[in-house]
Parts: sequence; C-alpha cells; structure tokens
Amino acid sequence: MKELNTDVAIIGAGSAGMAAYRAATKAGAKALLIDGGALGTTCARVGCMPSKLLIAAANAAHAAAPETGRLDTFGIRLDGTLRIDGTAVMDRLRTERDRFVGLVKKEIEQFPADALLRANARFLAPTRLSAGNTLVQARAVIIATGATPTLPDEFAPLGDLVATSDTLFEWPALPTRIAVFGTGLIALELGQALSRLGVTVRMFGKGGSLGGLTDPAVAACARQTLGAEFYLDCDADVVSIERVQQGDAARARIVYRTPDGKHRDEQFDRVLVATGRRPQLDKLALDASGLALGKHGVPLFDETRMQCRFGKDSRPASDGGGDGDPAPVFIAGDVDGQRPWLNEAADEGRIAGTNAAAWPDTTSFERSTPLAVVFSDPQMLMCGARFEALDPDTIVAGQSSFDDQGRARIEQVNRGLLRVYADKATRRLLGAEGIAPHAEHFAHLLAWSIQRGATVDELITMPFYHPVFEEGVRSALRDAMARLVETTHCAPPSLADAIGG
Ligand SMILES: Cc1cc2nc3c(=O)[nH]c(=O)nc-3n(C[C@H](O)[C@H](O)[C@H](O)COP(=O)(O)OP(=O)(O)OC[C@H]3O[C@@H](n4cnc5c(N)ncnc54)[C@H](O)[C@@H]3O)c2cc1C
Ligand SMILES: NC(=O)c1ccc[n+]([C@@H]2O[C@H](COP(=O)([O-])OP(=O)(O)OC[C@H]3O[C@@H](n4cnc5c(N)ncnc54)[C@H](O)[C@@H]3O)[C@@H](O)[C@H]2O)c1
Repeated sequence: MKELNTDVAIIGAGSAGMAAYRAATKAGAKALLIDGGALGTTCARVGCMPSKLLIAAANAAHAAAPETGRLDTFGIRLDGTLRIDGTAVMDRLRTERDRFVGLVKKEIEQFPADALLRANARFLAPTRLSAGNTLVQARAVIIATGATPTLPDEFAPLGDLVATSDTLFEWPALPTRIAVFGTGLIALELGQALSRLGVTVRMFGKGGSLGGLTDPAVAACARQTLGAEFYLDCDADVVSIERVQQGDAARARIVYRTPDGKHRDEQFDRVLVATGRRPQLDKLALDASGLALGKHGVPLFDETRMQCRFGKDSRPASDGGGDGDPAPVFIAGDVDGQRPWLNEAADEGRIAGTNAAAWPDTTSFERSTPLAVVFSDPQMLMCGARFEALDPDTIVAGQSSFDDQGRARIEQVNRGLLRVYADKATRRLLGAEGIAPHAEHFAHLLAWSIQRGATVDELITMPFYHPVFEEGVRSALRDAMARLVETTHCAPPSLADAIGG
C-alpha cells in the first residue's frame, strides 16, 4: 500500500470538489482530489448542460411547428413539412456537451499531476482514507460525492428500456413514445423537451407535487399550462408496469387509470425514471468516520461552515445521538441533500475548502438566498422562502397573471402566474414562486432583492422599462402593496404609494 499525506483530502472531483480544491489551495493548503468515477462533473456530463441543449432543440422545433400556430400568428407561413431529425438532434447535443466536458477536464489537467487520485475513497478513520491501493492521511477531509438517480424496484422488470438522466443523453436517436415517471425538475424539463421534439409523452407523478412548487395557486397554473401540451398526471394511478416482447422489439406496457377514471393500456419504447436523486454515500464507509448522521445517513453539518460533527455516541440523531464536537470533516454539493443546484455546489465547495484549509479556525459564511429555475416553457421560479414554509397569517401574497401581460402577449407567450410574498410587519419581500415566460431573468432580480432585505415599497420605486416581462413583477409588487395597506392599514411611503396605486 502506498501512503500519502496531505492537508486537505477531497472525495469527489465534481463541481463542489473542484471549487473546494481551488479554495483550499488558494488558502495555502496542500490538497488532494480523489475520484473513482467519470471526470467532467455531473453538471457538464449528464446534468445542466445536456438538458439545456435538449431543451434548446425542443424550443426551436416548437417555435416552428405548424401545430403550435406560432409562426402563423405572426403572418409567417412555413410551406412544406417540418421534420425533426432525432439522430441529428442527439448528435449536436453530444458534440456541444463534449465541448463543455472537455473544458472541465482541461481545468483538471492544469492541476499539479499529483493533485488527483483516480480511485473510490472510503473512511478508515475521520481523517484517514483508503483509496484503491493508497492510504491517505489528511488534516481535514471534504465529502463532495454528489447524488445519483433513484431507481425504484417497480422499474426493474423493464431492464434496458429504462433510462435516467445518466443514460438518456447517450440515445442514438429519439424514441417514438415515452412514459416519464416523476414530475420534478428533471421529468418536466426532459419530458416537455421530448414532447416538443415529436415524442408522445405520458408523465406520471406521485403525491401531486410539480417541479418543486409549493404554492397551490402557482402549481395549479403550472399543471394546467404544461398539461395542455402533454399528458400530465401528478398523482397517477398506475396499475401495472411490465416488459413485453413484440417480434424483435421489447416494449414497456403500462396500465393506468386517468384522473377521470378511464382505464388505459399503452406501450412505450422507452421509460424515463426521474423520481429523485439520492446522496452518494454508500461507498464511503461512514461508520468509520465517527460522524453524526441524520436523515438518509447524511452527515449532520453546519450550513454556514459546511462542517460535520462527531456523534456524541453511536445512536442516530433521531435517537438523541449526534451532538458531539465539530469534526475535521466537511461536506459540499448534492451529497448533503440540501440545495441541489450548481451555484450552491460551487458556493459550498468554496466554504468547505476554505474552512478545511484553516481547520480548526473555521469561519461562518453567510449563505445566498435560495434560487431555483426550472427550464420548462414557461419557466418556473422559486426564490427565497418557499410558500409552504411561511406562516400565512404573517404575510401577504401579491400576484400577477401573465395571461394578458403586455410584452408576453406581443411575443405570444402570454401564460403564467407570479406570486410574491411580503412580511406584514417589515414589508420585506421574503419569497416568490411562479411560472412565467423568461422567468430565469426576473428570478434573479427577485432573489437579489430578497437577499438585500428590500421592502415592497423600495422595489416598486425601482425603474421598470416598457414593454418588458419585468412589468409583471411590478404588477405582483403592486398587488402585494395593496394587500399590505388593506391588512395592516399602514400607508406606504408617498412615491411608492403613487406608483402602487
Ligand atoms: C438532469 C439534470 C439537470 C440539472 N440541471 C441543473 C440546472 O439547470 N441548474 C442547476 O443549477 N443545477 C442543475 N442540476 C444540478 C447540478 O448538476 C448539481 O447540483 C451539481 O452538478 C452537483 O455537483 P456535485 O459536485 O455535488 O456533484 P458531482 O458533479 O456529481 O460530483 C461528484 C463526484 O464524486 C465522485 N464520487 C462519488 N463517490 C465517490 C467516492 N466514494 N470516492 C471518490 N469519488 C466519488 C463522482 O465520480 C463525481 O465525480 C441538474 C442535475 C441533473 C441531474
Ligand atoms: N433547472 C434546474 O436547476 C434543475 C434541473 C434538473 C434537475 N435539477 C436538480 O436535480 C434534482 C433531482 O431532480 P428530480 O426531478 O430527479 O427530483 P425531484 O425530487 O425534483 O422530483 C422527483 C419527483 O418524482 C416523484 N416520484 C417519486 N417516486 C415516484 C414514483 N414511483 N412514480 C412517479 N413519481 C415519483 C416525486 O413525487 C417528485 O415529484 C432536483 O432537486 C434539482 O435540484 C435541477
């Protein structure tokens, strides 16, 4: 066995691990990245980038498709037929995806040769790891092993008909009919894109949720808007799932009942399972780390330091354990199960890397306002506090519909609903949820405003150009202001009052 000594050992060379490496070395520490899987990050290989490439192709097809009537509306006639070449779509996706992956790999290649160990790591002790034929002794360890798609047992009989986001982007061409399980971010983004690329899509959810939205009014609008485009049942009654053979071809046979009680028996050439992602902890032998573990075996940690702690004793946290001293072990990215977005993986990596290098003198960092965008069309946004986490008695919800919003109507994308939540006592904006055209842009304005602690009165006096989608934000703020006046009997400052009225 080879033996290596380092200041900071980072398990996982994904977006979080690489950010941790940069932060630790910047702070003067010697750092070692350990990764036994494919390099290039989930984001570039099988996540953010290939999914957005598929969506870009889908939206191009949707804009031109005769059945949507979009071009016709503008008086533009497309003579002849529109043909989607699925092989070309997937080839272009992979070419661009490989370019992004190549850029990440190039960055890793620029790290010193001895900075990367290609093996899976497991704990022997809190700061002692086994990785292939190497023993690694570190002053501090960072867990950055990401998450992996869940594959519930009910799909096992389908064998190779099943795809997850880890395998879909390798398809040589597009399927004809697909059943999508899940109504979360991945299902919605990929399912809608496939539908727009001419694939017949049936989407089956469980429990009624949609895209992570927690505001019932926004979720209802999203269900209606997306459900007009493809079959969408957020709480599906699936009777059976089986693999059947038709000549040379295997198919997935799915029997289900529609919300209005109709019995359907259909066959599909592919099934996409997008039923969630779970932290990758199984190969880590966490028992040997002595860390306090919480839900699903994820180490308990302090969100502002990304630092784990030792278990007080061997009992699980739910049983009174897990209250021990801070450990020289840090965690970052999807593996912690908290904020599964790329920007957060990078932020958490930076915090973990900085603190691991400085251990035991760790610093508490302020976290940014949560911000999530679903790249459906219309896009969905969730900023700051989720509606479900707010006390309805202490907030007002201002809303604006995009069904008749000026710019949205000009562009013929006038669908959606935005709801903003303001605190009655402080008049501060606390959160927002919505489904609206180009929401990715004003999602940022809203998240930045929440992070700055802005009040509704301050925001409404900000400049809003005309005609822009952001005017929909002003309408929601105006509505919130009117509700604040109504419920608190407290008039806003004069300029805000004039605009709000
Ligand atoms: C389809 C899809 C679309 C997405 N779209 C978006 C989006 O549009 N916007 C957005 O913000 N986020 C998006 N995300 C989420 C985003 O991709 C993740 O939040 C981010 O990639 C997480 O980075 P990470 O470093 O935690 O994990 P990863 O990049 O997965 O890195 C983990 C690394 O750990 C390694 N590893 C695992 N176990 C071990 C072990 N025992 N020893 C050594 N190495 C190990 C793995 O090989 C891997 O390289 C998407 C995700 C998916 C799946
Ligand atoms: N735009 C983005 O930022 C983006 C895009 C894609 C993915 N991601 C990240 O990846 C993470 C994982 O995405 P995801 O969509 O896999 O998970 P998710 O947790 O968002 O959604 C999973 C969905 O599957 C449903 N479900 C569970 N079991 C089921 C079953 N047996 N049958 C049918 N439905 C079932 C759940 O009710 C839920 O709606 C997200 O949390 C997200 O942060 C981000």
